[in-house]
Amino acid sequence: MTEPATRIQVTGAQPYEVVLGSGLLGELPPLLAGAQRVAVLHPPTLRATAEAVRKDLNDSGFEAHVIELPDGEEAKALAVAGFCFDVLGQIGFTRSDALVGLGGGATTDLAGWVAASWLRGVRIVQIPTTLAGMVDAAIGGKTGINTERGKNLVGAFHPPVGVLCDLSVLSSLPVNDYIAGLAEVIKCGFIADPRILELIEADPAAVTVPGNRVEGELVRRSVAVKARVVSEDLREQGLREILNYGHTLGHAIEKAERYTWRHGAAVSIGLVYAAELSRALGRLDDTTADRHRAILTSVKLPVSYRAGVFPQLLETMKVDKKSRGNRLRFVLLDGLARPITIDDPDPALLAAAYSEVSDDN
Ligand SMILES: NC(=O)c1ccc[n+]([C@@H]2O[C@H](COP(=O)([O-])OP(=O)(O)OC[C@H]3O[C@@H](n4cnc5c(N)ncnc54)[C@H](O)[C@@H]3O)[C@@H](O)[C@H]2O)c1
Ligand SMILES: O=C(O)C(=O)C[C@@H](O)[C@H](O)[C@H](O)COP(=O)(O)O
Ligand SMILES: [Zn+2]
Repeated sequence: MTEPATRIQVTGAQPYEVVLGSGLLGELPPLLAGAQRVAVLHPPTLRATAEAVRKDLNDSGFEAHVIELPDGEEAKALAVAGFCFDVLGQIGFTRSDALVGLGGGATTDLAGWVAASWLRGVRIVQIPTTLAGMVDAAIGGKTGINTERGKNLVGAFHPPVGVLCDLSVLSSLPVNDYIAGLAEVIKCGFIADPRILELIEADPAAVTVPGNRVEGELVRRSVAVKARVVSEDLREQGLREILNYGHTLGHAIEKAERYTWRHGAAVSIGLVYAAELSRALGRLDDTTADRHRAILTSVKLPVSYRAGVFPQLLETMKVDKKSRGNRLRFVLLDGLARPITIDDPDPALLAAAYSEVSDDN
C-alpha cells in the first residue's frame, strides 16, 4: 500500500501546496483545470518521462506538448527562453493555458521565467526531479536565467500553482547531483533547522545514497523551512535573504567556472566562507563554524577553492542581488540557526575569510 502524500502549504497572496509522495501524476490535471493547452518543459534526460506526462495529459483531455531544453545550466539562457517563446507562439498558447516544469533546478528556473514572461504571466506547475529542485528551486517562485555578467541576473518572482515531488524519481539521479542537492539541505540546517544536521551527522555516508532511510525526513524538513520563509517574504524584502546563505561566494565561483560546476558544490564552499566570515566578525562560535567544514566534507562536498582569485570573485560578488549601491551584503550566522545580514563588511575580513577556504591552506 502506498503511503499518503505529505502536503506542505505555502501561504501568502498566491497560496499553493508542495506535495511529497509517489505516483503523483493524478494531482496534475486539477492544477491545470481550465487550460486547453499544456506545455511540458524538460531536459533531454527526462524525455521519456515528459512523453509519458504528455500522453497522460492528452488522455485527460488537454492538448499537451513537450518542449525539450538543453541540459542543466545551459537551459538558463536568453536564447533558450526565446526558443520557448517561439514554440508557445506557434502553439497559440493563451493566458488560460499552462506550463509544467519537469526537471532539476535549472529546468524549473527557466520554465518558471518563461511562465512569468509569456503574455506577462501564465500558470506553471513545477515537478522537480532532483534533490535541489525538490527542497529549494521549485518552491518560492524565484525564476530566472544567467547572463554573461553573472548568475540569475535576469528573472522574476512568479509562484507556481503547485509543486509535485515524487521522491522515487531520485533513484535515477547521478550521485554527484544528489550530493549537490545536500548542500541546500545542509544550508537549511544551519539557518533554521539544526535537526537536519543531526540526521546527516548520524550517518553521512548513508545520506549520500538516493532512497536512504532519512531522505523523506530531510526533504520534508527542508521544504518546511523554504515554505515558511517564502510564505512570509515572497519578494525578498527581508527574511527571504536567509535562503541565500552561502550563495554570495557560491555564485561568484559558478561564474568563474563558467557554470560548469554544480550549483551545490559552489554553494558548499560559499557556506564555509560565510561561516568563516561570521567567525572573523566575532559572531559565530568555533564549534558551529567548524561544523560547516566537517559536515560538508562528510558528504563529499568541496570546501576549498583556488588561491589567488579572490579579487576576481570579489568583483563578481559586487553585482550579487543583495548588494545595495556600492555596499556588499552578506547573510551570516550569529549562532546556530540565527541568520543575520551584514552590510559592507571590512574588506580585510573578507579577504581573511577567503584565505580560510583557499586551497593553498
Ligand atoms: N530558484 C531557486 O530558488 C533555486 C534554488 C536552488 C537552486 N536553484 C538553481 O537550480 C540549479 C541547480 O539545480 P539542480 O541541482 O537540480 O541541477 P540541474 O537542474 O542542472 O540537474 C542536474 C542534472 O540532473 C539531471 N536530472 C534531473 N532529474 C533527473 C533524474 N530524476 N534522473 C536522472 N537525471 C536527472 C539533469 O538533466 C541534469 O543533468 C541551479 O541553476 C541553481 O541556481 C534555484
Ligand atoms: O529562494 C531563495 O531565495 C534562494 O536564495 C534559494 C537559493 O538556494 C537559490 O540558489 C536562488 O536561486 C538564489 O537566488 P539569487 O537571488 O541569489 O539568484
Ligand atoms: Zn541555491
